[in-house]
Amino acid sequence: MKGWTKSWFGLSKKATSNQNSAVPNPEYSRSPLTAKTNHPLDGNYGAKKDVSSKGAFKDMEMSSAIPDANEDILMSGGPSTVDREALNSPSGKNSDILPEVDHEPSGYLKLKIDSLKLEGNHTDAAMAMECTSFKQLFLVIQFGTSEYVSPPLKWKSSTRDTAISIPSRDSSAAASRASSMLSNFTFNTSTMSYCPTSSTPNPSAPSHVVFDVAKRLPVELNIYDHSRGNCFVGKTVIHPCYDYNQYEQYSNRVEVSSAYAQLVDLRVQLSSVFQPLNKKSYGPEDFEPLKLIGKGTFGQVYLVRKKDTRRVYAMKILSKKVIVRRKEVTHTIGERDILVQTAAADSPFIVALRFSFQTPKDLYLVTDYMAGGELFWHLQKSIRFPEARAKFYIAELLLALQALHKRGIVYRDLKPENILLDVQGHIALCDFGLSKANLSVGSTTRTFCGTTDYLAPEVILDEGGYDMMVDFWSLGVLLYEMTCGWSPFYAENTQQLYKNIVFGKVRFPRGLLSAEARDLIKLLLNRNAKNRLGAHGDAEEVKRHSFFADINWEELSAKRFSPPFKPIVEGEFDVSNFDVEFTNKEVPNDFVPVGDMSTSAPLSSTVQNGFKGFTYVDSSQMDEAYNTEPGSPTSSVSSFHDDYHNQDFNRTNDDFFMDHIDP
Ligand SMILES: Nc1ncnc2c1ncn2[C@@H]1O[C@H](COP(=O)(O)OP(=O)(O)OP(=O)(O)O)[C@@H](O)[C@H]1O
Repeated sequence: MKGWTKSWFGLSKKATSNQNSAVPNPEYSRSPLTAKTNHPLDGNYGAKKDVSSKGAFKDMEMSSAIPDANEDILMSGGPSTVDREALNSPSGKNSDILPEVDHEPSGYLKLKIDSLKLEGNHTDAAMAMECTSFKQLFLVIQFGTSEYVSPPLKWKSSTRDTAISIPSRDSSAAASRASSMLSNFTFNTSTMSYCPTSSTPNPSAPSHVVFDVAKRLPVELNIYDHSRGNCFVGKTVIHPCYDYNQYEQYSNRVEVSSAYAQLVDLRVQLSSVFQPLNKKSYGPEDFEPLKLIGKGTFGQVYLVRKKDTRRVYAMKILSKKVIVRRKEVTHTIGERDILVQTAAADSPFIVALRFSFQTPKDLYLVTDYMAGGELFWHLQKSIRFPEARAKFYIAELLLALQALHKRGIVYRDLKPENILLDVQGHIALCDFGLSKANLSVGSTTRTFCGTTDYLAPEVILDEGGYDMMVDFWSLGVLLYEMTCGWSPFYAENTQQLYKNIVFGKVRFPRGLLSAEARDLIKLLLNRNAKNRLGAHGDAEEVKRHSFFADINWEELSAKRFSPPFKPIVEGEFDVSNFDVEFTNKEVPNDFVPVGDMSTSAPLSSTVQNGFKGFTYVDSSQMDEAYNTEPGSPTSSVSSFHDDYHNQDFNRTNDDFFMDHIDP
């Protein structure tokens, strides 16, 4: 059908420039598989008034020094070996998050994997063959949303430290020899060989992992087989002992996946110790830049390594000058505040803020690094996802939105660029720059913001304000985009896009979507927000839709659903899922040391004061003020409003959907 042959055009990210201009750029740049510059439209543009922040800036505090991360984990006091199989079983009663003590780092957890041991009687030749491929096993150790990807583990015999070489499959005699050899083999991580690749800027990886601990969480160990396309082998969960300086050893049976069930009987042996922190505050000099991974409106995002624990993080650096010039002080402080609140929301599907601090020039937000990259990146490559894969992402997103809405936060900028994947393929929402906190149920807001393709009609129309339902509208757009490969409202220019959103027809390609998926999209893309799915019960109502009939929400929220796709991530410094446009750029050896805020500031002390509240700010006053400013994006859609009000609007929601078009 005419106009729908450019199926992936909907995924081209448009340069809807907000470069200090109130008027969205009418011309999209259309380079579908390359560009990614769909800047959000933000109601702040053109605003004359800035709202100064409340409250005082407070660095995340640490409370003691961390010994060198390479220091041996073994502590005096003697180990107590505990078989915590029952306690630590992923399906066991005790597998949920332990009572939280504090939201700020209170210590660090050192973990040392002593061995991955193959047990049982390996008399079967096929089993022996399988086991040899385990030369390429690696671990993904997950602490909250912080992940450590180990280098491949090295086989080690209990008697000889040697890699095993097994002859071809059809040699049964050799296979049985191998079988007997394997009966007592372990992977010994203390001798694991670390192979630096081009994506590993610094090859000196520690032989154990240290996590910065704010909440006393369980640790999940996932085992993958690199030789079989990073196939999931199994996992186990440990609940580390959080008594200071208490050394513990664990011996856990790995819950293996069905593909490996008859072949292996794996046990992981590890030790842990939790130690207090002395350090009071952090600054950029505590982090080593490794790679540039992204650029946003106000600055860059780097992959960094924290010097003391050697943990990798994503560090977003926001230039104060640019923020002030673009009158975004309040929003920026709001982003930090929302990240703090979401950290407390305990959603595994929201990127976790670890540290925030500022220098005279910049603001810094340090979050867990999501090595799988943006969902946008993967969608571009696949053009569209199979429905089951789209369902998985939409279901996890729904849980993320539920956690936000419960805390009175409307996200407002749901789009594939803001959805990141972790190493295992679970989603994590990032970028809370446009989110709004403290929106109670039933109340509305009026700021004109979001990203054009995903704007709900009530945001464009600006009639009675809008509420959390805008997020469900965007979710509907996203589901359509993931399953069909283009945007439901795709248009050549902004004015036409707005028209399509407010009264255009949504066309479903023939035979691509199930009846349930179509129905869910229709219900989410209901122009009347009061009748939109979610209006009566928020995410719970959406979760009950038949599209999600096969989702066990409890399992999903505990991340026990195996993701349908695992991004390729080789080692903890891997940035191959990010655009080479960024990752190929030179990075500084170090971030500049922090200067004295009062003397070396390039901005006046009054302006600096505005950043004192790099903490919570109630931005409700801002919405009203900015909406009425001349030249704001709200006024930029006035010509569209004129058009819109001349249209026949006495149609039902069903009139907006057409079931059959050719893909
Ligand atoms: N925790 C993270 N892990 C991995 N990548 C990240 C992380 N945070 C940000 N990024 C990368 O950096 C990009 C820009 O980050 P972010 O969207 O937060 O910046 P922004 O300045 O708000 O961007 P924009 O102006 O487009 O809204 C992301 O799209 C993502 O590719």
